[in-house]
Amino acid sequence: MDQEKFELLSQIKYPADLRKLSIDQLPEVCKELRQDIIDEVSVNPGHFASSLGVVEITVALHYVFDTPEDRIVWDVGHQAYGHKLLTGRRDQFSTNRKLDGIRPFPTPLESEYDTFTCGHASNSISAALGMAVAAKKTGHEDRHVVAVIGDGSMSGGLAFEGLNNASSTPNDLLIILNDNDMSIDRAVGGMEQYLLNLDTNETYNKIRFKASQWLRSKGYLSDKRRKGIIRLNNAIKSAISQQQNVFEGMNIRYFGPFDGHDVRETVRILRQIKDMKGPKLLHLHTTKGKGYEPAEKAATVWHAPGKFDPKTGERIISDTSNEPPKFQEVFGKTLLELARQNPRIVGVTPAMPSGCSMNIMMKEMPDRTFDVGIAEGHAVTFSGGMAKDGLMPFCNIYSSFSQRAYDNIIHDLAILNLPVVMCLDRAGLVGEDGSTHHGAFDLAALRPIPNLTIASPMNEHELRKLMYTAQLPGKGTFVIRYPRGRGALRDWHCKLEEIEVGTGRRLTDGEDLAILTLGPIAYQAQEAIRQAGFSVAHYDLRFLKPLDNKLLHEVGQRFKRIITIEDGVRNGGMGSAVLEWMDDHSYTPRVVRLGLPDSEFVEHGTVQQLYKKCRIDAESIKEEILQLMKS
Ligand SMILES: Cc1ncc(C[n+]2csc(CCOP(=O)(O)OP(=O)(O)O)c2C)c(N)n1
Ligand SMILES: CC(=O)[C@@H](O)[C@H](O)COP(=O)(O)O
Ligand SMILES: [Mg+2]
Repeated sequence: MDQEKFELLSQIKYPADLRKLSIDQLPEVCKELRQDIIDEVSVNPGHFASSLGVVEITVALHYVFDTPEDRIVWDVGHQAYGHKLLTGRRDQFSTNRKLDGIRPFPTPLESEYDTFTCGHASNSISAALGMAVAAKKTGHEDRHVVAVIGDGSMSGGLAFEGLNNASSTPNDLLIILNDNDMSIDRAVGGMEQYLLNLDTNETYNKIRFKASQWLRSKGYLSDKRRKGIIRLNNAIKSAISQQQNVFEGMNIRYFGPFDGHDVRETVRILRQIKDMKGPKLLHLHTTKGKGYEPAEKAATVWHAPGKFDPKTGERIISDTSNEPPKFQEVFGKTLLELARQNPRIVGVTPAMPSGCSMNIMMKEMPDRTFDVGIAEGHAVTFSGGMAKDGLMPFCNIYSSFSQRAYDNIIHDLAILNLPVVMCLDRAGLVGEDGSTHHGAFDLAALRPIPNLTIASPMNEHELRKLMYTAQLPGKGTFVIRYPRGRGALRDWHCKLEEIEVGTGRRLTDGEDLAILTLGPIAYQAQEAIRQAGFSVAHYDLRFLKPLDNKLLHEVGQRFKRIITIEDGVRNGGMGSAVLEWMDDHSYTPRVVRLGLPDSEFVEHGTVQQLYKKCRIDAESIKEEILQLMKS
C-alpha cells in the first residue's frame, strides 16, 4: 500500500536517495511528501500548515545541497516535517511528539541532518552564520550553509542582529526567506510591510536575476566586484522604484521574489546561486498550508489543528462543554473585563494573540492592544515605556519565550518598579512541544530580582483575582504565571476582588506533615493527600515573592516534615525559597522539594506523562508522602 501510494517516497530513506532522481520527478516527490504529512498529522497531531508550505523548498534544498555535510538551519523547526521524512525518520514519524518518540523540532540530539536547536524563533541566521564562519576556519571551505527563516521569524530582533553581523563578517551564507505573509496569526510590522512592497518589483527582480546570470557567465561578476555591483544595482533600483533594497543596502545579495512552490525553478535558482561568494538572501513566496484547502483558507487554525479527517478537512474536536475553561480563555475574558473598567490598561503580545487569547480584547479594543511580532524583549521594554508614562500594560508572553526578555524584565521594568503586569502563559510543563517550550525556569530565574511580585494562581478564580490585584495602584511590576490548558473550575466567573500581596492560604489542615504548593499543581497534591491516608496540611503559597512570613512561621513551628511541589525547576524555585526561609528563621524541618530536574531537560509527552516522569503527579506525590512518613 505504502509503495503504491508513495512510489517515490518509499524509495527515499535519506537525501542521497532523493538526489538519484531526475529533476522532473521532483514535483511527484513533493506531491507524495505533502500527502504523507497530511496522512500522518491527521492522526498524530502536530504542526501542520507550515510544513505543507515548505514542501518544495525542502525537496529542492536536499536535492541541490549535499546534506548533511552542507548545513540547513531551520528557524523554529515547526515547518520541518518534510525534512524529517526525507532524513531517515519516516519509519518513526508516527511517534512524532510522543513520549520517547521523535522530537517535535529538529535537533542534532536526534539526527545529523538537524544542525542546531530549533523551537524558539529567529535564531537561524545567527547560528548559520556561526557555522559558515566555522566552516571556513576548520577546513570545510566547500561546505554550504543555508538558513531557512519565515517572514514571521524575520520580525525577531535576533534575526536583525544576525543580518547585521552577516553583512560585515566574511561568509558565504545563504538565507532563504520563506515569505507566506503569515506568522501564527497574520504577520505584522514594518518588515512584513516592506516584503509586501518588494513584491511589486517582481518583474524588475526577474530581469535583474537574468542580468546577473548573464554577467556572471561572461565573467564580469567576480566576487571582488560584488559589493560595487550591488551598490550600483541598488542605486538603479532605488531610482526606478524609489525604494532601496534593505538587504542589498547591507551588502547581502538579494534574489527574488520567486515562487517557492515551483520546485524545478527553485532547484534551478539554488544551483545558480549556491556557489556565489558572500552573504545572499533568496526570497521565496509560499502559501501556508499549501495543497490542503482548509489549511490554505485558515492558516492560523491549521497551524497546529489537532486531529482531523484528511478527506473532509473536518477537525476532530472532543466535546469539552462539561470541562473547565482554559486558563487562556479566562485570561482573555478577564483582561477585556478589566480593560473596560480601567482605561489605562493596554495589552501587549509578541506574536501570540490567538495562543494567549489576547485576541478577545484585540477584537473590541484594537487601538489598545499591540501585537509586536516575535519580539519578546521589545514587548517588555515597550510595555515599560508605556507604563513609565501612565499606562498599565498587561504583557503576555509564553514562559519559555520570555527567557528572551530576561534582561528587559530586570533593566526595563524591575529597576524602576514599573507597573507592568507580566503574564507568563504556558508556565510549567507544556507537553508535546518538549524541552524548548516547557516553562521550566521562570520561577528560579525571576525570584532573585528585587521589586518583582511573583504569583501563580491555583485556579481560574485566583487568576482573575490576581489580575485584578495586579492592576491596582502601587503594585509595581507584577508577574503572574499560569499553565497551558484547562483549569479546575467549570464555574470560572467570580467577583473581582483584591488578594493581599504576599499571602498564601491553608487549604486543608493536618498534623503529620505539610505540603506547600504553588499554582495548579495543588490539584495533584490534593489527590495524593486523599490517597495517602495521613493527616496532611496543605498550603497554597500563591506568592513566590514576597513570601508569606506568617504562613511560613506557622509551618515552621508546627511541622517537622515538609514537601514543596512546583511545576518548575526544583532547584532555585519555590522549594528552594522555602528551604532558605526555614534556615534563615532557624527552623529545621526535613524539606523534600519536588519539581522539574535541573540535571537534564524534560523532553516531550503528554503533560500527565511528564508529571509522572518528574514525580509531581498524584501517585508519585503519594509515594513521597509515604516515604517521608517513614523518616
Ligand atoms: C521566540 C519565539 N516566540 C514565539 C514563538 C511562537 N511561534 C512559533 S512559530 C511562530 C510563527 C512563525 O512564523 P514564520 O516564521 O513566518 O513561519 P510560518 O509558520 O509562517 O511558516 C511563532 C510566533 C516561538 N516559537 N519562538
Ligand atoms: C512552534 C511554536 O512555537 C508554536 O507553534 C507553539 O508550538 C505553540 O504552542 P501552543 O499550542 O501552546 O500555542
Ligand atoms: Mg510566515
